[in-house]
Amino acid sequence: MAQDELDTQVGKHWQVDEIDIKNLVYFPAAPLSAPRQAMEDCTVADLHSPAGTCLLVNLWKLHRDPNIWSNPLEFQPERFLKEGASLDVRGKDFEYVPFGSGRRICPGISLALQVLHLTLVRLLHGFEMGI
Ligand code: HEM
Repeated sequence: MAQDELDTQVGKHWQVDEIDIKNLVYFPAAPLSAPRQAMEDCTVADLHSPAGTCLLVNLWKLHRDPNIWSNPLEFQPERFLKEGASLDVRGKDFEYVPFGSGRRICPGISLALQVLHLTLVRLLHGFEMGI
C-alpha cells in the first residue's frame, strides 16, 4: 500500500525530493511520549496529578497547537527554515519535541536524523513487504 502511494505520487523514478513531500500522507512517527510516573503530587496547567499517576505527553497535539504554529495541520517543512528555524529538535524547546525530552528522550535521535527517512523510502519503494 505504501509502495502504491509512492509509485503514484512520486513515480517510479526512485528519486524523492522536497516537492514530492506535499503529496504524501503526514503522520508523526511517535504521537505520544514514553510514559512517566509522577514521583510526587504535582499540578501542571491546572491539572492535578497525585503521586504515582502515569503521564504521557500528547506530542501530536503539542505540535499542532495553533497558539504556536501557523496553519498547524498543513505539512509545511519550510516552516523550519522560517519561524521554526532556531528550534532545537533535541528536547530543549518544549514546543517542538519530536524525539521527546529529558531522561527518556529517544536514544535513536542521531541515527534517525541522518538516515531514517532515506532508508525507509528506499525500502518501501523498492521491495514488496507485508506483516
Ligand atoms: C524519526 C524517527 C524517530 C522519532 C520521531 C522518534 C521519536 C521518539 C519519541 C518521541 C520517543 C519518546 C521520548 C520521550 O518520551 O521523551 C522515542 C523513544 C525511543 N526511541 Fe525513538 N524515534 C525515532 C527513531 C528512533 C530510532 C532510529 C531508534 C533506534 C535505533 C529509536 C529508539 C527509541 C527507543 C529505544 C526509545 C525509548 C526510550 C525510553 O523509553 O527511554 N528511535 N522515540
